[in-house]
Amino acid sequence: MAKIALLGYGKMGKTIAKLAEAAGDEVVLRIGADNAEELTPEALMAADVAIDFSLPAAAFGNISLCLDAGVAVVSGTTGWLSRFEEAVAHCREQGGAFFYASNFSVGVNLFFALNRHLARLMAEWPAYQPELTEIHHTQKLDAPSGTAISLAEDILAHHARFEGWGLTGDGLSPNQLPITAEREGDVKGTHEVRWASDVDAISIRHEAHTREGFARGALQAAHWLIGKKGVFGMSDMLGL
Ligand SMILES: NC(=O)C1=CN([C@@H]2O[C@H](COP(=O)(O)OP(=O)(O)OC[C@H]3O[C@@H](n4cnc5c(N)ncnc54)[C@H](OP(=O)(O)O)[C@@H]3O)[C@@H](O)[C@H]2O)C=CC1
Ligand SMILES: O=C(O)C1=N[C@H](C(=O)O)C[C@H](O)C1
Repeated sequence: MAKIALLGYGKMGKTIAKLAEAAGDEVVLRIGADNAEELTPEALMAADVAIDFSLPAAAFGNISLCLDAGVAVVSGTTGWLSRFEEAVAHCREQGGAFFYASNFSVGVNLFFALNRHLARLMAEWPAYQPELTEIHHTQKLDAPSGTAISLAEDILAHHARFEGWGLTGDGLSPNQLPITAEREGDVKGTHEVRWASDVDAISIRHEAHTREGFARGALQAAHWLIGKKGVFGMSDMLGL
């Protein structure tokens, strides 16, 4: 049983609260935009671990506050990673515990492993060109999704042909890996990696049907992080 602070009490925060309480954890703090001033070091110290699923503009500050208060913090918020290295340095300075994943679903982390394998294979077959597509609900603030960026960076690490990634429609150069971001309805999260030649194509695709997969992974990470020091991700927890 753990005492959990939820930083962000929207779609993900509420899904995590439901699973946590059903498993016997206690949610000791719930922070949203309307009570953000209640996020103080004293309030955080009542928790064994904090879980941040907030907004791109709020995540870095929330994570820093947890590290300053000496509270282990798990974050899944996307769209703020230009400050990720700063958060890592802050964690190390404070001797704290920080766990980040662009996607906490076990299925997506298996999909990441498949993507890396396919990218390694395709490094030997230049006739095939990759493209990524992600589809999410219309409330999503960031594009491309954090998951699509993780997929793209894994391809870049195994494929010398590209120098970076870019969003289609933004005037891509030939050495940028294209990512298409679509927004429709209440799509929970769909990601596809397609490698096309002029005669055929190979695609791998992951579809989330509910937010529970993300919430289960985040809750598992929160329990796993308690008592540890350092910076961690899903590969540390799952060994993938
Ligand atoms: N890594 C993963 O596996 C996943 C990551 N995500 C990411 O998690 C984030 C949240 O997603 P989701 O729950 O769907 O989004 P929501 O918009 O439903 O929830 C975000 C919540 O953050 C609250 N908030 C606003 N300001 C602050 C603040 N300063 N501190 C704390 N909370 C604040 C909002 O409050 P209010 O409603 O009052 O404005 C809202 O309740 C997104 O970045 C998304 O991309 C989502 C799913 C899975
Ligand atoms: O905003 C969402 O909903 C999601 N965001 C994450 C991302 O940006 O990759 C993970 C998941 O796809 C759902």
